[in-house]
Amino acid sequence: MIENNKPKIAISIGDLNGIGIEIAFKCHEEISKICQPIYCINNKMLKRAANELKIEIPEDFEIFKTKGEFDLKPGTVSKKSGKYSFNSFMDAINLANLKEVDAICTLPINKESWNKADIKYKGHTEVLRDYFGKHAIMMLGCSEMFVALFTEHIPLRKVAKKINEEDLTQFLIDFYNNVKSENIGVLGLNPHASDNGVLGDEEVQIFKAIKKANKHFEKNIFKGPLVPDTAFSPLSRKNFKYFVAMYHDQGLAPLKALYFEESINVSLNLPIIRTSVDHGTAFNIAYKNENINTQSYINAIKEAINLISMKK
Ligand SMILES: NC(=O)c1ccc[n+]([C@@H]2O[C@H](COP(=O)([O-])OP(=O)(O)OC[C@H]3O[C@@H](n4cnc5c(N)ncnc54)[C@H](O)[C@@H]3O)[C@@H](O)[C@H]2O)c1
Ligand SMILES: N[C@H](C(=O)O)[C@H](O)COP(=O)(O)O
Repeated sequence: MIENNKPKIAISIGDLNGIGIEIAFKCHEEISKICQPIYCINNKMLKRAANELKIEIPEDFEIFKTKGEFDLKPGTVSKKSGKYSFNSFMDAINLANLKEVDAICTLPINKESWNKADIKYKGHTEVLRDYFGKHAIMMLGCSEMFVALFTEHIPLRKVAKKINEEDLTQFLIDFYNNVKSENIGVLGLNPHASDNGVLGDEEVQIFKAIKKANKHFEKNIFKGPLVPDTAFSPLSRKNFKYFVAMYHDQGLAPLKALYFEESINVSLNLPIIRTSVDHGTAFNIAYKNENINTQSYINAIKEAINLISMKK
């Protein structure tokens, strides 16, 4: 028998009322050339999704049977679908933790559906942080630029309170240790990075954290606080490939405006490898035979394989 040496990747199936399963079917043949995907979904749910999509299940579609069953309601927020997507993700994490797979790649979940299912987490990164007891870092991007988020899924009104020298210093140290870029732009929080205290004072904390982190490495790695409105200008992007944003939309709005199709999400600072698509469940186009972009998923799989090879 020929030994299959391709890396094994557990795919959490995401919210089955969304576009994830269609992406999984569409890309199966392509990704199977470079890895051995193991989809966390059981036969019954797989058949229901395939029937709804009028797609044949590929013969070599290997599954890990995530328990549960419910009626699909394409494009709908649902407690049952939220719970199933969470269970699929937990199965994928457990497979990685047991070293049954080399990495995991996640299809999108719906946060409202998780909330309906009483899941206390807002997203995958938070679950991973809790599961492994590590300061997981959420970074999204593509070969042109990457953005790491210092705060993630919290209301905007709470962001300013979260910015403090100690936590940001640790974040910067962890970030460097993972990406090893010698040049990282750190954004301010306020308009014009506060214009030296005229428009707020969080930049004092950011400045101190940058100084401390640079001192820690005895190198001038972190630059800033950068003025947020020009941090992503073409000229600034020539200077920096890696950015640290203070909050979700500060970093992800420019990234997705520029590179939504090709970008991916990578969880850093964890004992396992996890990559993801950068988009959500797109309920508005699910199961409608629309032109769904699969590049983010393909890139997420490729980056997982790249990270696996770097780990070896
Ligand atoms: N990786 C994840 O798990 C992840 C990532 C982002 C958002 N979400 C969640 O997904 C849900 C929906 O989020 P949203 O509506 O803000 O963003 P979304 O990314 O689902 O959709 C935004 C827009 O982009 C389009 N779109 C998204 N992916 C596409 C693709 N592959 N091809 C073509 N068009 C695509 C959608 O049709 C929609 O018009 C929310 O609950 C959100 O929190 C999950
Ligand atoms: N913040 C991410 C985005 O906007 O694409 C997304 O919500 C996914 O986050 P998790 O990987 O933590 O689920």
